[in-house]
Amino acid sequence: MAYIVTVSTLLLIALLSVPFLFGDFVAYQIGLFLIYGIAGQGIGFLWGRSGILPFGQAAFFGVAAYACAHVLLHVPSLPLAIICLLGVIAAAGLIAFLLGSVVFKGKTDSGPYFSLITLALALITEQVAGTATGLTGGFNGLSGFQTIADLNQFGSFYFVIVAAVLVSTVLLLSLDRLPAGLVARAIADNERRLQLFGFPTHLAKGAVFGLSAALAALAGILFANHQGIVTPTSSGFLLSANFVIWAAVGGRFHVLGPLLGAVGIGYLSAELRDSFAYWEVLLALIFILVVLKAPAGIAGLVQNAIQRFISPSSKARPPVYSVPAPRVEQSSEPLSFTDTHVQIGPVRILNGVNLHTPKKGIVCIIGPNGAGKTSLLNVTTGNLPVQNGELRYAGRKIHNRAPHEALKSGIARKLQVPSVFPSLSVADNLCIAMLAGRAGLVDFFRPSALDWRSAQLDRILATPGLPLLEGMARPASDLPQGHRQFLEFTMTAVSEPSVLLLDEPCAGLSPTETKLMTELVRAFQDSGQGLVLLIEHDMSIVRSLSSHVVVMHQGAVLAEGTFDEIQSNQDVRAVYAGGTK
Ligand SMILES: Nc1ncnc2c1ncn2[C@@H]1O[C@H](COP(=O)(O)OP(=O)(O)OP(=O)(O)O)[C@@H](O)[C@H]1O
Repeated sequence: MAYIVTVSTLLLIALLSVPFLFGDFVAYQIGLFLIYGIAGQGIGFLWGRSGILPFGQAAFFGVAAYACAHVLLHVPSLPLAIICLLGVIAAAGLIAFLLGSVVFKGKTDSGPYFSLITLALALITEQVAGTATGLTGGFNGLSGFQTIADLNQFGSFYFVIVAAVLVSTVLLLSLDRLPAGLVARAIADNERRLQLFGFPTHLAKGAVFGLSAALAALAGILFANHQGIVTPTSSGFLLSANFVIWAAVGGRFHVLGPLLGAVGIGYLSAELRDSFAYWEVLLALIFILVVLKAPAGIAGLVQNAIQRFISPSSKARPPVYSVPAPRVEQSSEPLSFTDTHVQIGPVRILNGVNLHTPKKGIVCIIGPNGAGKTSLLNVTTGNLPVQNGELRYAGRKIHNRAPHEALKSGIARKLQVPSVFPSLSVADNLCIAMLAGRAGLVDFFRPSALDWRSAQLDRILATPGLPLLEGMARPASDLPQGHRQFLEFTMTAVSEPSVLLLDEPCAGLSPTETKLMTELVRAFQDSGQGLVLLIEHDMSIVRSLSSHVVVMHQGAVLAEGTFDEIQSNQDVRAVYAGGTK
């Protein structure tokens, strides 16, 4: 909170002093770049937090500017005009949210498609703006309207712009410090992991896109007032590309970065345009230099320099134990695969799996490489589509659902290669896990949800030898492979599922760490929670943990039974030879 107040106060003082120090004309010029900066802040948030690069933000900017021109031309009542303009901002946010949710649905790798779709959006909008003369004034633009409340474009309107900059800055700085901001950052880090924690990431990405479009619309409305004319270029590709460049050069990872970029580059361009013929080349060179040498932009450089002198305060806040119970189905039913077939192109992955697991206990799935073990878990969590047959759990068909629905039905999963959020701290990784299955919509906007702790999380963290507590502030990318295994196990277990899927949790662990992991798995099962399905190649681990063993071969179940039964099974002996650590 103190950080937000300090940054906003400094920003406010700096912006308010401009007209007094440099006069009204400079304030008018800076005002335009601040307007662009607001649109850039939206792009910075979308691109810098969630890793989604939009190339058509000017479409929202331009359409909102035209809409504002019409409101100012046709709605004489000030309160009604303000309501209409707020409606324009809300509509832009809603349309972008819906568009984003549809584009991102079912895809975790849709970034490039999204960039191209938004690019097309800007091209179409510019084309329509140029041709729909009745509505837009065509290439001559739409003009002849007064600034809202008849404010002076060269005077008092500057303070409206400053107020808008302050609102967007405080909004984004606050979001950065809320669970919603944490989830936005986690999307860029590891969207698949987030889905397995029950987050419908297409909606989260749609929401961030909606926010950035709403900011672009706010900027467009200010632009129409500031310029007194709206032309097709205000909704086109060139302006969209400039927004991206300003966000990149200023720094997309900090809320103030795009403002710095827009004001700095915008002002530089205005100064150089008439005196230096190659000013565009110079700007392009600055852009290339920043992309190559300072990907976090000017704000990133400033932030690093400041952190050299003032280290960020890491005052630990007290944990909040009054957390909601996980909204995951508690059931003690078996998982039932009936003649389940999975095929991708010509590759038959699962070839008629028939498996009815016990209701409780630790079931180890073994089999040679490529037998279909991981694919069985992929089907269970909706990461692979089933063509024939079915998978039922708790009386319901659960195959072919979206991965984010698995946790709700009580199924949590640890992936084969330890999958955490590398750029987030260990503490933030655990925070995401505590939100998983527990947080309702409102909780994402409550700072206290960042401090949620459950008794089970405390119990796991207190396990002697668990190497997580001492490095809570470190980014998870700094953790060695073994520590990541423990982190991902802890994150998966704290959502308190009734089915825990563990894909080779002991891979890459030392013998001591392997012992610790098997203790954790056993403790999880002993704490009364249903079924653990564990893939393992090491027979000593299988012997020590399993109450039931399933052997897979060529995409089907070859045999199942107790460890001793499996060990003496001739079919198993023929295809499978296990090793020990
Ligand atoms: N999405 C996919 N597209 C094409 N082939 C796939 C896909 N997923 C799995 N396969 C293939 O299906 C077979 C089974 O893979 P799977 O990962 O389930 O095996 P596994 O038993 O877990 O092996 P390992 O022990 O090596 O992890 C392999 O031949 C694999 O290449």
